Amino acid sequence: DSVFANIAKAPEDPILGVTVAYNKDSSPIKLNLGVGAYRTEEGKPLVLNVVRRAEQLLVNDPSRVKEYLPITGLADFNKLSAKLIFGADSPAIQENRVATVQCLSGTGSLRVGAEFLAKHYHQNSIYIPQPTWGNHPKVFTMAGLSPKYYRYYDPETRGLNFQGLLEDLSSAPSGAIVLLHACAHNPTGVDPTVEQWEQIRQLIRSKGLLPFFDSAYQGFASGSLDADAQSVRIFVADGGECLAAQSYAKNMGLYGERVGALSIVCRTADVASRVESQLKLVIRPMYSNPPIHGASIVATILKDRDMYNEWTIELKAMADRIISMRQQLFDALRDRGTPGDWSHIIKQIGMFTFTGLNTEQVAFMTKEYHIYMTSDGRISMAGLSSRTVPHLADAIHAAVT
Ligand SMILES: Cc1ncc(COP(=O)(O)O)c(CN[C@](O)(C(=O)O)[C@@H](O)C(=O)O)c1O
Repeated sequence: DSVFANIAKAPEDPILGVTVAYNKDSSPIKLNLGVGAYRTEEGKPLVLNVVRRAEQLLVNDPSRVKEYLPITGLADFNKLSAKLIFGADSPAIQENRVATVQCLSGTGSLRVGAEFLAKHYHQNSIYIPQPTWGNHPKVFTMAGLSPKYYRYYDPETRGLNFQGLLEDLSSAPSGAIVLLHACAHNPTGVDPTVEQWEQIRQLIRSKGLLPFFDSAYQGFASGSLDADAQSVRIFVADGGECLAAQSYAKNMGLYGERVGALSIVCRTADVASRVESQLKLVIRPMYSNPPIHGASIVATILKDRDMYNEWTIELKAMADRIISMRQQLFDALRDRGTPGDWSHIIKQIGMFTFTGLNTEQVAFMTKEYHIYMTSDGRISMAGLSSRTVPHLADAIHAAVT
């Protein structure tokens, strides 16, 4: 018999498993509001026009080869990615204090950063928000860090539990790592205000905590790439150190290309170059070097003024469509007289609405209305269209009455 005979059947992933269940459902009215993947008004995946243009340029470029990239990835891509998140005028970039490596999208950037910290940083506690993206604790645990939680979401107000956040970070051991969602917190859609970010920054710096930003939605929350990077930039502006994981899955629609970057902002250029040399020792035995195609698309777009501007227009259109889905769902529930206060639907930002529906109500909506969403009550607004909002509103109405 098999040497793997004693292996147990693993459960499906809480987020990606929703798509597995959705694909199995033959109902013509099924709706996938699980994974954070953008859909157009017609309910189709979107390849940005500027991405198609960049790919055409690449395909027609005779000088393009399929050679290995360096372990750190495509140099152009790394420089341009650092500029995108830290700002073209960032002093950290001018002073060569940023080590950036191309990684496998956001997940890969988080994992490489975590493995690096587990190996080289003196603390292995990483404080993550409660709740957070379901994959965060698994990525950090697998890398050898030990996740702890800090209070973040207040179910009563459906807003930020700012006092709880400050208390938990104040009582964290000095030097602990703190994971921060740069914008569009997943799953709650609740972000600190600019003033609250400044208070968080002061606390983190005064306690010598190490900030690790996860930026998976830059430009997707507000439609502005700069606005959505402000949280990161106030930390870099104070001259302190931080890590930042970037993903181009959502804001450039490059989901399956697995394009991302990890940047570590250091105190000096000398430290940054030593940090980069150690990052290479983490990456080489993991996947050796990253894929060339997606990073070439991003670099082509970011280095050309016209293509960059075209990208920002398409990005804003995606963000605006999601915002209009919020308003339409809110209006549809109001028109139905659905019991409860649903204003959080239009207050929250980014791809997701944390509805507050419980697991039983979610199960009911899946069974009776073929609505597929995560069991924590999160819905991806990007999966909605004007045509399907009434169906979701009917399901929510039925679930709460
Ligand atoms: C906060 C956060 N960080 C990192 C990632 C990783 O993204 P990638 O590796 O593809 O760049 C996601 C994606 N999370 C999802 O949008 C989601 O929560 O549905 C989905 O893509 C996922 O993989 O779960 C995320 O929400």
